[in-house]
Amino acid sequence: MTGEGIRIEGVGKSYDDLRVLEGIGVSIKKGSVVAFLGPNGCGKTTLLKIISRNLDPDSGIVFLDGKNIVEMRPVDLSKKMGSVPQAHRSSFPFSVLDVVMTGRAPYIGAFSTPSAKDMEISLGILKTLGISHLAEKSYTTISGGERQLVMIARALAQGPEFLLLDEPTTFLDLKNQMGVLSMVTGLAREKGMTVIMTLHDPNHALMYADEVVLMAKLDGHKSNVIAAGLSRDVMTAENIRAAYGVDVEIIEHDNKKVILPYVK
Ligand SMILES: Nc1ncnc2c1ncn2[C@@H]1O[C@H](COP(=O)(O)OP(=O)(O)OP(=O)(O)O)[C@@H](O)[C@H]1O
Repeated sequence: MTGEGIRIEGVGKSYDDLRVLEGIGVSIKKGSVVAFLGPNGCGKTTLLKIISRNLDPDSGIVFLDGKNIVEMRPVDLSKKMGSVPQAHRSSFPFSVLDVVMTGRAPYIGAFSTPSAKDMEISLGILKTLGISHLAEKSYTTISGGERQLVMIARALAQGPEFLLLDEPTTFLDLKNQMGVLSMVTGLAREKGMTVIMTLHDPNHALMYADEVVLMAKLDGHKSNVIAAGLSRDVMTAENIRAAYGVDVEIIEHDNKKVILPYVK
């Protein structure tokens, strides 16, 4: 199979008796920023875990640049794809710099130690994210928001072409939310990195994502995907009602759509 980017075909997944994903077919163009949006429990994280091969689907295939991810060597997959999980805790007292350096593992031989270049790359990323001052701190003692930034730094240290972020704005203050979202969109524009992130704020999706995959719980739907495509086109009041069962009002500001909760 050829084709650049990510192609998801016919993915389905159950946890025991609970059918979570059905009939997921989505294509993600290389270099685009894509948001997975939808209500709690609709399967966004499950889908992200399937794309990063942290979880195998019951059916369907994920292609990365035309290759079935199941057939890729784990080390090759981790050079191509960095993944940032939701809320991350660790009881190991590693320094922040050591945690970020683990992102270099795919490039370091099993019996080797990180090189000066690995160190330089890791320090550079800490600087980009504005957290150089945390380098020597223990990962266990930093705040939730700081941990989130460190896990993003770790994924970037992998030098990935594809970056998967599960709720990257959780725990972040307003400035860091905007900082992280503009940084990842900047990386997509400058380096052609493909970014997939799960989000809860529909305005973040409108502002920062090129495309949105709007999902709903299966309940009677044949597939979780309510609509997929350009953010502006997908984020309509009708689609939002179908996904979340709520009414919103959409206004235009500076030629951009803004979603307001509708209060009757
Ligand atoms: N390991 C698991 N075992 C059993 N059920 C699970 C497991 N992981 C997730 N689920 C269930 O699968 C459904 C989808 O979960 P998932 O975390 O993918 O949703 P989500 O859209 O990311 O939700 P949220 O927005 O709340 O993070 C939920 O009903 C959840 O309870």
